[in-house]
Amino acid sequence: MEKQSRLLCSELCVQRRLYEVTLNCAILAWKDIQIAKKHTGRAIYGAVKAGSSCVPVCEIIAVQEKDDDTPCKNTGKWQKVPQSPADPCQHAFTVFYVERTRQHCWWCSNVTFHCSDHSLCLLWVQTIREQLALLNSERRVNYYHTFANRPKSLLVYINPYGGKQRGKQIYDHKVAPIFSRASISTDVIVTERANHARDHLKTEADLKKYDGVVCVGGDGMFSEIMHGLVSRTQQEAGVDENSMEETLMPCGLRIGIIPAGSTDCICYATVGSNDPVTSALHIIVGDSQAMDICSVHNEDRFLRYSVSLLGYGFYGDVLTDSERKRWMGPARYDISGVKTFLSHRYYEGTVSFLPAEGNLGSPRDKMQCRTGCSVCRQSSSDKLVSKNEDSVSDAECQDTWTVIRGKFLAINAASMSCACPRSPKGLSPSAHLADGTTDLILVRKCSRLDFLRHLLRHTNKDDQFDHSFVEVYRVKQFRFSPRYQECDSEVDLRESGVTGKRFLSQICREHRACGCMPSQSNWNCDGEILPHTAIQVRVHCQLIKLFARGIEEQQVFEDPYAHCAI
Ligand SMILES: CCCCCCCCCCCCC/C=C/[C@@H](O)[C@H](COP(=O)(O)O)NC(=O)CCCCCCCCCCCCCCC
Ligand SMILES: Nc1ncnc2c1ncn2[C@@H]1O[C@H](COP(=O)(O)OP(=O)(O)O)[C@@H](O)[C@H]1O
Ligand SMILES: [Ca+2]
Repeated sequence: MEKQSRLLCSELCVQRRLYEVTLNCAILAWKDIQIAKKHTGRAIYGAVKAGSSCVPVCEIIAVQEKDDDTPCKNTGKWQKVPQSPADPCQHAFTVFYVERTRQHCWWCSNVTFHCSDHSLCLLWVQTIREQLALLNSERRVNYYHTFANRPKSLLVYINPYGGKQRGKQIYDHKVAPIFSRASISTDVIVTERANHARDHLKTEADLKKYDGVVCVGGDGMFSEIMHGLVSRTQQEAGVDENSMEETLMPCGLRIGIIPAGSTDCICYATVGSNDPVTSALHIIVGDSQAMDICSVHNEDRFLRYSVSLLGYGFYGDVLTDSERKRWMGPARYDISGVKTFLSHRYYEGTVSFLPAEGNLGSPRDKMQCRTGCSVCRQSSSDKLVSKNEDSVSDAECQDTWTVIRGKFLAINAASMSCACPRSPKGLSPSAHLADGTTDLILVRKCSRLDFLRHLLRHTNKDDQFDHSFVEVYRVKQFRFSPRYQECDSEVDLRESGVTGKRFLSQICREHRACGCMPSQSNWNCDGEILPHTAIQVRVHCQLIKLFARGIEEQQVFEDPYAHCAI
């Protein structure tokens, strides 16, 4: 990093030891003067190597002047502040900043600087605050060579029933205190019913008041927020969601996810962890991560959007079975997973798709999507070019659809890796968050043992696509139609909300006479059951943005500022 000119440099005390503290527009650094005399080592952030530490300005959460009568940091006891003007610790300010802890997790750490001179203390507080304000106003490229725009006002929706029903507690105890430390104002809505947040966002919320929307809950809650925002944006732009050909309008507001659900795959795959504090800090520092969205249609009818998994067969059946076990919390997926695995159902149908072309890679390459991903950046500039030229891509003009018929245990479309605690590398480890494609994974009928081998590979380093019965394609659009067309009564049952047990028992009754298995599964669309099995899917590149930066490369969290010299 090029050397920046110093804004401030003072000798200040940290825990009664004298430090040389320096600030430039990119970095705040503090160096133990006595230790520094012995070592000539570089300043390294995080681990206090040779008594030196530093933090990039873009990862400072807040700076606060410390009141005189606060507890002493060393002992925790209340102390009378010495009145002697010679006391070098009489005045103090505290800097709160991001610290990386275990894998991809962030923590709000702090350091208190003491000095004898009140005006010097004020100068430091003011200068750091000015630098934080400049991060937004100048659209300054930050330490990571990306723009960060910190939100000042957020609309927060909490699902009190998601996951282990701890959403409200997690928000109140872990998130609200750091939002308030960072002077972010919030309007908080605790939802009272399913789709409360979606409907509020779609029709009522005064979105001009906010710099972002935060959802506290799982993937289902995120899906509600995303549907509310995307539909509202299309309504305001006069875009007809029922038409598959329409180019959808990107959303202006970013979405933050505080994980408090059962799978939390969208948070895990965009941040690298499902830790609420980490997510809150990504929101505060104003990170931005674009994300693709799939639109799902049945004929000329819009059904839903999907950002993570669209799964027919295995994951559809797991979800259908798990819905009636909601009371079990996150464990319902494991129980239903084992049950579905043992039932070993396969489904017949036709999958057609439009392959992604150009430099978009393949699901089997080892190019994982990480912070600042070059594949996603390229897609973003391609999108700009095609928008200016007002053209449809070549592949879409020429009808180059591939058609595959068969018997499948699972048909999965992963628009992102779908990494989650159950499978840290995810359903498609090389899928990209914002490349305008989805990875279509076809698992053909095979033995139980082979399917188990395939499933197990989601949890270890082996390649889950390296089986003769698994095919995987990177696609821009796909369609599915089941071999046995769904009859109207089945769809009516699903649409009237008769899902899960009643729906399955209806099918089972119909099939009992012939002794065969149900001919159709359901689509699992980000954890919601779709009312149709024949669907058409199109990926919309970078339609929304999250308060996230993608998963950081290994070396960033091991030694984030190895070159952090000032
Ligand atoms: C043998 C172990 C195999 C483990 C295989 C794990 C693969 C996990 C891939 C998960 C992809 C998740 C994609 C995200 C989906 C979510 O949108 C969605 C909604 O989330 P929410 O409730 O937080 O709102 N979640 C889901 O649909 C849940 C999918 C969970 C699937 C778990 C499957 C467990 C399978 C266990 C099989 C065990 C076989 C054992 C045989 C003796
Ligand atoms: N107040 C509420 N009461 C009941 N259901 C709700 C409420 N708020 C949201 N939901 C719904 O709960 C479902 C599950 O929410 P989610 O937060 O994803 O938890 P989980 O990860 O456990 O599935 C979502 O489909 C969402 O629409
Ligand atoms: Ca994608």
